[in-house]
Formats: sequence, structure tokens, C-alpha cells
Amino acid sequence: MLIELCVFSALAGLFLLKWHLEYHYDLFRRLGVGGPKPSLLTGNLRDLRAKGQFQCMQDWTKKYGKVFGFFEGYTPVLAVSEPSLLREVMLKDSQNFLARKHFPLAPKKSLGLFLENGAQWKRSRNLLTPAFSTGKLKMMTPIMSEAADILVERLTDRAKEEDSTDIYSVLQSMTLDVIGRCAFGLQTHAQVDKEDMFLVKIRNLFKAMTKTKIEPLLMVLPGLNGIVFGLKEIVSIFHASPVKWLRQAMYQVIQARRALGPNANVIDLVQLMLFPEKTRYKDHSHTACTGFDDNEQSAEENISKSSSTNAEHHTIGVKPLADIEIMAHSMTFLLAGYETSGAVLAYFFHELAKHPELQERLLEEINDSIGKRDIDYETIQELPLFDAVFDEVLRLYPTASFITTRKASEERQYGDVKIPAGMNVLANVWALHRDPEFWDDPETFNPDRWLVEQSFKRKSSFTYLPFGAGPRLCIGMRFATIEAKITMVKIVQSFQIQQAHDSKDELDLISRGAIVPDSDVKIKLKKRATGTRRRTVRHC
Ligand code: HEM
Repeated sequence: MLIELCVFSALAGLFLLKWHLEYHYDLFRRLGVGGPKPSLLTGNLRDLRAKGQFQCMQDWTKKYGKVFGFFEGYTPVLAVSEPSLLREVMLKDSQNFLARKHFPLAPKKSLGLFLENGAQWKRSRNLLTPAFSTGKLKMMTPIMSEAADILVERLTDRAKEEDSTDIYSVLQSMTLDVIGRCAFGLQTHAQVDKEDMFLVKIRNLFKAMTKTKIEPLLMVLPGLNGIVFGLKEIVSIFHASPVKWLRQAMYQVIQARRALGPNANVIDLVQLMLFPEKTRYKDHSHTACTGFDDNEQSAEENISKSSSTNAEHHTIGVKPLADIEIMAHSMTFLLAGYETSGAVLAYFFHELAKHPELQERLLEEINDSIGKRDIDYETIQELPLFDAVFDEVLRLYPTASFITTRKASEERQYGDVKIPAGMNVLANVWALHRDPEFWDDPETFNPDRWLVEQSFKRKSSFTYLPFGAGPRLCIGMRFATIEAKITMVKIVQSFQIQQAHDSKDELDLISRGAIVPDSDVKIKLKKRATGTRRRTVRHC
């Protein structure tokens, strides 16, 4: 009798599970939204892993249109590359979408700006935004410039010795030095010391992220997230993981800076997080930016709108963060600054190697516009062809496309599309940037398209979103742009970039949060007759 009862219960359980899964995976059909057929066990994960996210997004967009649904394991995601709907979600009705899609293995607390949601995110964003004001960025420019000079020196040696250079790893070292110095006053020496501990640990961290088998498991069984995270925390007590090392290093920086106190002559991200009331209102220039005012202001306006009163805005803005929150933000900035910027510069080198004539045009632009003046915050604003190249690199390689997500807090109807509460929305930027409806000959790298069009119109049309949009727009957008442009200018001044014997015509890419080259990016460098002058800077 007991056995029969057990068998009956097991069968009933299986039946209920099957019924639940069938109902769950039928969600998009009930919403009247097309999409690939999910399997009852893994949703569309098998396709996503076999073909890669980029290929799936493009194929599915072609087949199902600009709005379709898929299942990342158990999690439903609405992929949108329809500009008018993206505008609603990211900007007009952004108050309904202030949260992001949950990331497997994300901690429950102390998430850092990228993963935070709701009131916690608003408070952090208000507090951190002034760190990227025009005034602060101007102060960071000499640090970026010095890092680019070191890059040129390193590459000069390589140009003499090597026929083929992996530019990607060299660039990662540079972007780590830049974010470390600008945001935390860290004296990392990743460019000159391959064994620099920050570099080694960050590389190990990303290597582990690429290989993880736990993430797909959690996508299928998200209920296990808490358990797996708890287990990881226990293991980390005994095991020296890179995350643990990085957190401890950041903790030491925080303690050292706390000891220096609020009046230390340092204005960077750590100082701002530790002593917001001392640093926040010294600099009023953060809305007066060039180049991105539309997006930047809409972001700021929306954050302000989302705080109910000015007084609340003010109080929320200056309440200091706990050490654990500062550590989480610091990790976010360190990883974001390293991973995305390194990849984007690698794509720049890769494309330039294929377009020698473009390099000569860029050099001509530098000579005509800047001449013998230094490359600084002001002079890099005068280079439309460089802007066009940067925009085109980010069109073809929108490195952060798959992290541009939102989660709806309430059910809303936008035209024909109903978005229920709790639905995850992916801004399908990869497909959007390659959509022939918006781009002529979309697969071709053609910076000139940005010179004939009015690019500011393009940028406000929601057809171009490499940095996202609305209140959750990339906070490091202007930092990344300045860093990339300074580096690009110095490289073009100093080298001819050529394809090496082992260069690939098309790069293999992987998505590990950001979309990055799967392996080395090989190029050959030829030193030009004249180069850049190295300057020594005082670190702020
Ligand atoms: C070329 C380089 C970069 C690209 C393409 C990029 C792109 C992006 C994108 C697409 C998002 C999501 C925006 C959205 O959901 O609307 C984002 C968010 C973010 N980025 Fe960047 N990023 C870059 C560099 C940086 C740098 C250098 C930093 C730090 C200094 C940074 C820090 C962040 C942070 C903290 C967020 C989360 C913002 C929030 O949720 O409020 N990024 N980035």
C-alpha cells in the first residue's frame, strides 16, 4: 500500500510539474508574441549555447521580427529591437523598468551599481554620478594620456621585435591601469608587469566566468541560486578565489583612504563614496558635457524624477555608503572599466588593420585639427572622423548588448505589446545595430556613414544603443569614450597598423557578460617616423 502511495504521489508530482512547465513555456504564445519553441527542460538554452547569443539574436530577429520571446533556461526574456518600444521601456516609461534582469549567481545584497535595483540603485546612482562630471573627467584625462604613452612605448618595442602582436592582452593591461588609477588611486603596473596581481586576478576571474558550468545550470533551475551562492561563500572561506583577493585588496584601499580622511587632496570614486558630503558639491560642472548631452541629461532628469522630492534627492544623494557597498561598487567599476574598454579598443585595432587608407585619413585629421597641441579633453572633441570610427566600432561590436536588460515592475500595454509584471526585457542591440531597415549595408565597417548622417539624430532615434539609454545608461560612457579616443589618437600618430600573417579576417567572439574576442587579436605594427611625446603626470 505504501509503495502504491509513493508511486501515485511521484506520478502526480510529475504530472503537475509537466503541467506547470507546459503552462510556463506557453507564456509568449498567450501574450501573442512569436519566438523559438522552448524545450520543457532547458527552454532555448541549448540553441543559445550551441549557436551563441549573437547568432541566435540575429536569426530569431529575422524569423520572428523585432519583438520576440525566448527562454534563457527557465527565465522568459522579451527581446526588443523595435526603436519605438525601446524608447518606451528605456526612457518614457523608465519608472516601470528601473530594475534589470536577474543575473545567475548574483549575490542578494551588496550588488554594485550594475546589479542594484529600485531605491538602492537610485541612491547609489545619485551618489556616483558626480564622479563622472566634466570637471572630474578633465582631471582624469592626463592619467589616460600617460597610460596611452606607456602603451605606445610598449608597442614600439614589440614593433621592433615581433611580426605579430596580440593587441588584446596589451590593451587589457592598459585599461586596468587607467580604471585603477582614475577610480581608486591604485598604482597598478599592469602594462609593464605581466605579474601585476590585479591583472593576474582579474584575468583568472574572467577565465573562470568563461568556463563556468554552474551558470547554465542556474538558468535552468533558478531556484538553486541561493543554495549555490551559499555554497560558493563557504568554499571561498577555504579557497583563495580571485574575487576574494580582489575584494580584500579593495577593502584595504578603502581602509587606507578612510584613514586619510575627508580632506585628503584626492578626488576619485573611492573618496566620493567614502565622503560624499565633502566631494559632491565642489564641482558643479557635471551637466555641462559635450557630445552626449541628450542622453546624459535624460539620464539625470530621469533619476531626479524617480526621487520624489528634491529634499529626498539631496538626502539620498549624500548618505554615505557602508564599506560593503563601496566594495561592491568598486568591483563593478574595476571590472566594467577593464573588460569593455579593452575589447572595444581591440576591435578598433582589428578594423584599422583591415583599412590602411582610413589610418591615413585619421592621421591627416590629427595633423589638421590638433597639429602640435597636446591631446587632452578639449582637443579630442575636435576630431569628427575619430568620433565616426569609434561610433562605427561600437555599432558593429556593441560589447555590452546582452547586459542591456530591464525588468517590468507593473503590467503595461505598449501598442500591440503587453508586457506583464516581472517580465525581463532585453534591448536586442546586437540585431538592432545590424538591421538593414536602419543601416545600409549593415555588415560593412563604414565610419563614413556617421559623417553623412547627422549622428546626434541617430543617437536619439533608439536605433543606436551601445551604451544603453535612459536612467540606467552606462555611467562610464564619457570616461570610456575619452579613454578610447586618446588611445586611438596616440596609436594612429605613432604606428601603421597592418594585418599580421596570423590575423583573422573575422574575429571569433564570446559573450561572458560583455562580448569580447574569444582569443588573441593579432596585428602587425610599423612605427611611424614621428611619435608622441611622453609626459609625466601627477596622479589625483
Ligand atoms: C566602451 C566601453 C563601454 C561600453 C560599450 C559600456 C556599455 C554599457 C551598457 C550597454 C550598459 C547598460 C546600459 C543600460 O542598461 O541602458 C552599461 C552599464 C554600466 N556601465 Fe558601461 N560600458 C563601457 C564602459 C564602462 C566603464 C569604463 C565603466 C566604469 C568606469 C562602466 C560602468 C558601467 C556601470 C556601473 C553600469 C551600470 C549603470 C546602471 O545600472 O546604473 N562602463 N555599460
